[in-house]
Amino acid sequence: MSEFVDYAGEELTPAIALMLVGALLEGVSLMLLIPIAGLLVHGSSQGGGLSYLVNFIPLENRLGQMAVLLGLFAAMVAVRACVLTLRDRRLALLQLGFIDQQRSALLRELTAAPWSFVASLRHARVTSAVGNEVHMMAATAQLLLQSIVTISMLVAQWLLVAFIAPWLSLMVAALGIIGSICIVPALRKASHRGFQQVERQTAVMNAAGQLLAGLKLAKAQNAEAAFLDDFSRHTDALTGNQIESLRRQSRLRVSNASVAAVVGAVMLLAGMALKMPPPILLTAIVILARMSGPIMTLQQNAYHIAAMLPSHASMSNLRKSLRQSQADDERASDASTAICTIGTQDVHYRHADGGGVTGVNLNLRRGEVVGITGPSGSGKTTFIDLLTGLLQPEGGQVLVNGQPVDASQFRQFRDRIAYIPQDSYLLNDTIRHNLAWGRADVSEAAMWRALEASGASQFVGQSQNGLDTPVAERGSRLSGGERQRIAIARALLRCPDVIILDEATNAIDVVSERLIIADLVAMPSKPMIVLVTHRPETLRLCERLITFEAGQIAPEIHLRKIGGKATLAPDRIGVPPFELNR
Ligand SMILES: Nc1ncnc2c1ncn2[C@@H]1O[C@H](COP(=O)(O)OP(=O)(O)OP(=O)(O)O)[C@@H](O)[C@H]1O
Repeated sequence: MSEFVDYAGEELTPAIALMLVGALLEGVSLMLLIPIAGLLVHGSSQGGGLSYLVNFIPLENRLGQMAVLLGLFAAMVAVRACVLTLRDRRLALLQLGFIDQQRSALLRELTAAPWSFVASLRHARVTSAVGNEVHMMAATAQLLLQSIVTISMLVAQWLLVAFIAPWLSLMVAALGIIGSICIVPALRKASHRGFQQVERQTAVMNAAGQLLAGLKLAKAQNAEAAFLDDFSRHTDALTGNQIESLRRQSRLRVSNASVAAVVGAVMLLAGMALKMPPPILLTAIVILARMSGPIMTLQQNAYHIAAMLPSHASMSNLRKSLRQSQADDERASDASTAICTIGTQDVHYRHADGGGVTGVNLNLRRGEVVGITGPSGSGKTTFIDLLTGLLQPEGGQVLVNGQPVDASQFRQFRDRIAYIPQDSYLLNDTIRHNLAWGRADVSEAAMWRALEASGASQFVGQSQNGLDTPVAERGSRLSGGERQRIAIARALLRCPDVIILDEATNAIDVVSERLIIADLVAMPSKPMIVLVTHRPETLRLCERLITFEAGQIAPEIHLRKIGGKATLAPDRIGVPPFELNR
């Protein structure tokens, strides 16, 4: 609620004013019932409240007076309806804005968090927060506001009853307190189910994500049933929880309705026993009857809030941990600084399960073509993540231009590094949009030059819509090699000082790959090119070969150069050398 109030700021004042005006109009229209009931029962206005209003009506006959009072009552109801509509519209706008703000804040914090933290998050945890929890949070805030409105209405109505029938109002207050105490165990159970709901929703999201990611493979292996079983298990658990919650709510509604009927009867009898004048008793009963609806709404709201607060807790915890993890990155500068050398000094990093790199000492220079190889799991990607500042070393340091850099200083070099991973990420958009990702200043001529260098110009040129060809979700309309070429072209458009290809050409045939790398080497800016690969043909294109073994660097191989062009010693790679020219 406090987050909602912070968000709404001054916007909340008119909404609260409308709530109060609504409550006031409710009270006034109910007070009008006393002279109406007086005219109906006695033929004259008796019994206090607004009865004196009848004296101002310049009509003698009872029917005329009744018509004026009823007209006044109807006008009051209509004005109140307009006020309530305005109030609800304002509250709805605030709620939508709040959802938007919370979602944007979460995504901002997510993008600002260090990679090591983001990599440890379950994707379903984030999608559940963005998709479900943020809505639950906003709904909770709205229910709380609604409850405040309802309570203000109830207080207005109770004051009216207190004004016209003090004993009845005391009985109502006592019953209200008893009812609130009785509902506490139900709220505890609702909260418990709310926590289960958050876990089960996340599990369903996770299962849906896995199903989509693995459906092609599952179809190819007739394994769809296993996926469906897993998915159904999670959805059954979620649905079971929701059904149980609905069952409990309907039980609560039945008991509420029964209690309300008994309370109404007791009030009527008590009023008669207290010898209250019929117009007063009638009006008090009408007011009490009108109070029963909001009281039930209040109980239902309390139940829903108890069930939804765990979503809020889950979202808040996620945001809190994201904020804590980004403390260092926040101090980052946005200035871009050229990279001449990048290296590591006795760098050490261990992942949670023990894998990683130890004692890595390297210095890579701009203009070099460096090959990084080694068995699977030997630490190549971990090393690259350290080199690009995505991971922070637990020991030793990363040096850029000979100076140690920490997380807060790394950002200034990010624009100068192009990292292309094995699974080239493409947006579900056109080739043009993918090439210009995050930049507004890329010309069409530059795009074609980059496509030419990555060997993609031919297939893009032949597509019916050229640069405006959509690539579909994660580039699924393109082949693996085409996706990689687009990703390389996008990286080249950033004119980087360092280009890192982490198995990023493994879907491209060897001859084309050689041509692409030759183009990278021939770039006038002479970037540092780091090729992480298992392919001997690719390693032959490098000047230096760094081999990782169990997280450490094996003795480095420096390769000879032939006529200024890089080649590899054939005996170390197992394939004859060739020159890096086209
Ligand atoms: N996010 C992570 N959480 C936990 N352990 C990890 C994580 N990433 C990597 N590891 C572990 O660290 C070790 C090194 O992994 P890394 O990805 O650096 O190897 P690699 O040489 O790049 O392997 P490959 O050639 O198969 O890509 C492995 O044992 C791996 O299981």
